[in-house]
Amino acid sequence: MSVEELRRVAVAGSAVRAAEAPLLAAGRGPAMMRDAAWALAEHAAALLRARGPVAGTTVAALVGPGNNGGDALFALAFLRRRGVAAVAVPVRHDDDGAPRWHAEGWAALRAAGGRRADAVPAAAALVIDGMLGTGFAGELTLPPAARALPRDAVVLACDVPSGVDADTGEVRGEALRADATVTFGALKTGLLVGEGAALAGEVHPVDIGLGPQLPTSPAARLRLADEAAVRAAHPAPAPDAHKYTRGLVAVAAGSPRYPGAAVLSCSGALHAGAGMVHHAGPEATRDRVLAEHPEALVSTEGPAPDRADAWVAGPGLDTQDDARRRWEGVLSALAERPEAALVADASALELVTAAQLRALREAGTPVVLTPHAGEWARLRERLPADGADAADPLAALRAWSAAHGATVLLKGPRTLTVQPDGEAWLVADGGPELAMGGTGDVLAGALGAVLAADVARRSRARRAGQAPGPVPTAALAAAAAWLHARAGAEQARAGRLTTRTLPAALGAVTARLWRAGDEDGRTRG
Ligand SMILES: NC(=O)C1=CN([C@@H]2O[C@H](COP(=O)(O)OP(=O)(O)OC[C@H]3O[C@@H](n4cnc5c(N)ncnc54)[C@H](O)[C@@H]3O)[C@@H](O)[C@H]2O)[C@@H](O)CC1
Ligand SMILES: [K+]
Repeated sequence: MSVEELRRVAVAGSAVRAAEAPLLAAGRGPAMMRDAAWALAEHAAALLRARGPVAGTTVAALVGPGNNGGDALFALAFLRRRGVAAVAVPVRHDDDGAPRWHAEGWAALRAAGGRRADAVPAAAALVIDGMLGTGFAGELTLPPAARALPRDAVVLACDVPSGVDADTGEVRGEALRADATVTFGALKTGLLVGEGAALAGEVHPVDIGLGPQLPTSPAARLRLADEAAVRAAHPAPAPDAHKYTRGLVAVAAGSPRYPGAAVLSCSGALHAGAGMVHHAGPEATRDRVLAEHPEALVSTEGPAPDRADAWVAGPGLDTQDDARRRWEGVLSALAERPEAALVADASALELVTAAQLRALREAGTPVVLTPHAGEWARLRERLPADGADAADPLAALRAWSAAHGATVLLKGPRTLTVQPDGEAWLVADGGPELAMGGTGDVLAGALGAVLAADVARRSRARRAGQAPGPVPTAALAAAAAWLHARAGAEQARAGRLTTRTLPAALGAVTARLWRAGDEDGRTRG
């Protein structure tokens, strides 16, 4: 893993341990600990500097029995040399009362003029949590010293907030909340998903030379969506593009009862850059879509099956009414053009069967299901899969996706996308501004646009006798979620709070993404 990748790829804590093992066996342990401790001390100093002069402040560390505590002790020794009063607070003791901690680390701190105490001094401006790191498993009960921290002290976690499972982000007992976490070797999945994400604060990965040892298989990594990845998945249209080469999105959404969903889904698709949108629905929704988007096509059944590059099905369908018939219509159209993609959202998540998913997989149709947490729970109950009830959110998604052959986009403040081979992406840019009715309809439309563009690009490449390189469905889905999240942030900044204006914000974000790509001289789709 390159240093560049260090910021964009996370692996399980246990994978970092496995990567360390050969280096430890080769005697590199003390050097790695020095590098880790140095980086920890540098981050601590930066946090202190943000509040005033570093020299003269007090820094304490809660020190556990293992190498995590060793890192903290060496970091305190480095800080001591910068004129900081450094205080180590052991949290584990032998029967005779002696601290159980990293002996060389304590020796280094003592030699530098640091001291030991039974509690964190009230004067501490910063507390390093060096209790437990990747060697932790099971449940933690916080020691008394960790319960009595000065109210204003900044908490900096060494590698992982103690009590968090670095593989999964789970907290089974107690854990210590951090303002920031400095993590060694690689970003750890447990800092980015589940409770761990909420407890880690800002996460800073530090290279300690594990790169070549870290796993490379997609199923062992969690990729973070960023602008470059999104542009690669959803590039600006080619200079000679026309409406069909940019992708036609067919939208089976909305009903007389929920007409707005049709409008929002079509808006999402158009503003995320679709070449054309065709709304398939009853008269009541067709009129609304046309009133908002004169450029859209509308009909009862949708485009000729060989025309659609992606179908968006489900938002605002009325399950009391003809939802099933419309869903089955979408599946029939896809059967005629299996390379087109499918986004199954909202009602479609209640309708889809295991047999339908199997048929779509066998036909090679890329499928993205878009549950929020509640829909995800119901989906797993209705369509079970071995391992899909795991408390580890990523493991559960991987198990379900592999079993059913569909990509899942799990919506939330942090959105995860996982495809059947285990490749997984995280979109961490979402905020509470998207927690509103209708935003999911816009996302479904945006997904349709991103998938349709990819399908159209591949068809065109094949027609030109080229072999189109694979863009994984999870990466495409993450790109749409990233654009949507950015649009939400843009809305909030502009002081707009209704879903109605979200599509326009999405358009602005997409246009900016493409323009910036042009300025960088990147290739077009
Ligand atoms: N080995 C090395 O050379 C390096 C290690 N690194 C640091 O070392 C850490 C891993 O060190 P260790 O393997 O020593 O493990 P830790 O320091 O994370 O913890 C090990 C200790 O935790 C105890 N423990 C496990 N589960 C517990 C529970 N539920 N409740 C209470 N105690 C529990 C174990 O009995 C063991 O004594 C990393 O997180 C990182 O901070 C870094 O310095 C990089 C280099
Ligand atoms: K820790």
